[in-house]
Amino acid sequence: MTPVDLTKLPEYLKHQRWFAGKAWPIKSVSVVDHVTLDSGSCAFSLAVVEVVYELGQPERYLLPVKPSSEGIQDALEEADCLRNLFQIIREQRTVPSSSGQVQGEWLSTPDGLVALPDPLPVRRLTVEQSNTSVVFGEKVILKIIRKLEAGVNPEHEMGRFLATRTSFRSTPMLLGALSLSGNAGATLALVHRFVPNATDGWKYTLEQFRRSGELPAPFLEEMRELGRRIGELHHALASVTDDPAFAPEPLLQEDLQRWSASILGEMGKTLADASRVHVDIDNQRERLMEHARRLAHVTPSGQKIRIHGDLHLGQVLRSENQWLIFDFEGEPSRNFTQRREKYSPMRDVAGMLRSFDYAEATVMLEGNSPGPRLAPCRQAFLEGYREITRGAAFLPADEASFWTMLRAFELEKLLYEVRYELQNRPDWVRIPVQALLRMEEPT
Ligand SMILES: Nc1ncnc2c1ncn2[C@@H]1O[C@H](COP(=O)(O)OP(=O)(O)O)[C@@H](O)[C@H]1O
Ligand SMILES: O=P(O)(O)O[C@H]1O[C@H](CO)[C@@H](O[C@H]2O[C@H](CO)[C@@H](O)[C@H](O)[C@H]2O)[C@H](O)[C@H]1O
Repeated sequence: MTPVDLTKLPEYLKHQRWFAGKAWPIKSVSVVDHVTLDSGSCAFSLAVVEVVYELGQPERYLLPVKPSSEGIQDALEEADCLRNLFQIIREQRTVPSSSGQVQGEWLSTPDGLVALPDPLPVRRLTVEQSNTSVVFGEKVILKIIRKLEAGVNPEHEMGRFLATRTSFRSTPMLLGALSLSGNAGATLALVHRFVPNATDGWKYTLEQFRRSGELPAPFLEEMRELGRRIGELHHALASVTDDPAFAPEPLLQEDLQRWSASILGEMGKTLADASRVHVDIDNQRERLMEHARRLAHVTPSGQKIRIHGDLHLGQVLRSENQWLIFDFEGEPSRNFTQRREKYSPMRDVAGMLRSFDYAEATVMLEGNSPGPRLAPCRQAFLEGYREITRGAAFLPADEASFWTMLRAFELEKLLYEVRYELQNRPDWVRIPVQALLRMEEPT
């Protein structure tokens, strides 16, 4: 027996914020696995449903649902159901599902000893997000993943590695997780320490950029700090380990050639799309291609390591005068296997530098006065990063390679941004396009 009325599902899904397929006609929906969780004062089903579209790839979603006379009711709207789900994780319970099992995991780390009030207060997060997050007792945050991907979830794996194998603490620590094994295997939920009174780095930087043309010295020191934290993150991710998913690997010429070819490949279609809105971009094509080509000819030095993969100002939190780095799920447009690939950490550095340009462009679009903001911000961040990573085995050994790689990864990120903006925020496509037009001649 299925736990949910399948005939009502297509309509239900189309009204959910987290459902990515709103624009596509649905061919069929089926339940591929389900489990009933009936401990505590709320009984509900966790169902994994597969949505097959008329065109394109099928997708899987996690539906925590309660039987209701009115059709489908989201169990996450009830505090008792949320507490029930959290208890399964905290108590590391195993519950058989129709084709596998659901497993709660709680890490045995000092952070895992967190004391929680009883009864446990529950608060749903109201921010725009692709999943559903809930705060318990203002101490921990549970993220229930809505769109499920096959394979190892990078946020789960990275969080566990950082918490149990490294001393890196500038992140809300992973405390636990809920996983499903069997033919619908996936990470279903993650629990982290909740950071109270946090502002994300994007809002924090915009506020500062709006306030003044010239950035005050204390803010630039904070940007230097941010660079140091990212450098420390890379040191942690480059830790010597026998775990093949994390062990650093030497950077090879073939890696550089592959990355260069991939950027060149992306450039063709992306610039063609961009030139429909900005004709000038065509004149820049040769110069941009040269930046990508040069990457292939860098003399290989340094390492490939696991990286954050989608680093920007929205992925850092500012709380109690500290920077914390979070959201290790990687770039949403890539599948889990691609996101788990080892790369040069220069890719993360490039991501953050691009974010400063977005902040500058945003305040200029709002009509604020120009100021020397972007260059000092970039410089301060890079100073902090380079200070903490001086001589690190994971970075290129010479200055020329450092800059060639940085420019090539900035270019790669710019192309990603053009595609992202064309798809999601067409008004903003001018931000990466203007930056492409400004990109200097390769030296
Ligand atoms: N550990 C945390 N402490 C405080 N706030 C957090 C924490 N983790 C996430 N948030 C807030 O919740 C928002 C959504 O989190 P995120 O993990 O990015 O969800 P999603 O993957 O669904 O977008 C973030 O933008 C941030 O403001
Ligand atoms: O939703 P995620 O946080 O995983 O990231 C996606 O959305 C981001 C947009 O919010 C996007 O970032 C781009 O816009 C930012 C400003 O809103 C800017 O700071 C980033 O530099 C820029 O790339 C991110 O790329 C995307 O994966």
